Amino acid sequence: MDELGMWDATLGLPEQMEAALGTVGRLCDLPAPDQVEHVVVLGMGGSGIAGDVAVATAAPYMPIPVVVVKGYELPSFVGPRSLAVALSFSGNTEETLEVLAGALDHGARAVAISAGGELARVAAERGVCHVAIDGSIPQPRAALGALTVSLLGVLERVGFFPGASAWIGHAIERLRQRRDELEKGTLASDLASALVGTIPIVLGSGAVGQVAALRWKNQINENAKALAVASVLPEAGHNELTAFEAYPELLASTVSLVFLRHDGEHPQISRRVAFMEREIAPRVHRAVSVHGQGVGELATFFDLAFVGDVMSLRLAEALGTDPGPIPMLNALKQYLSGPAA
Ligand SMILES: O=P(O)(O)OC[C@H]1O[C@@H](O)[C@@H](O)[C@@H](O)[C@@H]1O
Repeated sequence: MDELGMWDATLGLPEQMEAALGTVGRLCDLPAPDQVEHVVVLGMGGSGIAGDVAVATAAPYMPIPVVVVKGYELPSFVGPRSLAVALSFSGNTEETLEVLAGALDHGARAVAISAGGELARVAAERGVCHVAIDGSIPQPRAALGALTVSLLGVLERVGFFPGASAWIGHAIERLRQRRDELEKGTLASDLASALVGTIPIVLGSGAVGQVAALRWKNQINENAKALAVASVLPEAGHNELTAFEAYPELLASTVSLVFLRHDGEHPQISRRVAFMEREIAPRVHRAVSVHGQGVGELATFFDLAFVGDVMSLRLAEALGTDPGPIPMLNALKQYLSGPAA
């Protein structure tokens, strides 16, 4: 399959989600809801964040908890009454493969979501349901729409998140509107111009803002190869708020703040933002705010994330970096596959 470029893949998010929604209905055997006590999502980086999206947007409406595992450690409660969903775009991420093997050894039911790789092979070998992701997407982080839709589709199919397809439909609709705005206006490049040369601290409002802030951070890291920090309100009002006393010159020259806000924001979070805008925004180089909209948490998350995705491509342009390749991350994988020191 031909590889899409990062710009095309990023801007094609609504169509990517629509296509994934079309395929997720054709799934193999899934457990009955009364066989499952919790969902454990296994994944790293641009794939694992789909688990965080599910926690912020689906879990609040689900009758059982969703836990995301990003690493090698399998929680001890994982057993025959767990549904493990392993997400890896490449299918070759060692942490994901290792915890999935552990979950299966402990008797968990499982679903594997990938564009192929070792995960697809293991799924076939161990009789695990496999959901295929479009392998023409150029990078795992550009596949967030397909990965999230597949995960939410699994939750809907098992019966834990009825209505997922409708929420996904609202997200697609909102993303199309946002794409028009982004293509006609200058929001993404204005934001990139405000942030270039700084270390952005991205503060999200509540659970939806938290995962959007994480996505912004990761996209700035991987697309622009630049440092960023993700944080969340209200929690930051109990610690970080007080951290703007030291290094005043450094703050004024190199730190920026991004507030990721939305219609569903708790009124006390709005007041916290107002306080922070008054007290700490004047101490940093620049402070900007993005307002997410959409019907429901999923649409709101994707709206905020989409602005960050396109902004991070603009930031890569401003920094003269190719947004696709991630040589340092590949070098780490190569180092890890070599002999242990
Ligand atoms: O998403 P998978 O393919 O499991 O890879 C896990 C992660 O690996 C990293 O090195 C990057 O490539 C991320 O973008 C990616 O998400």
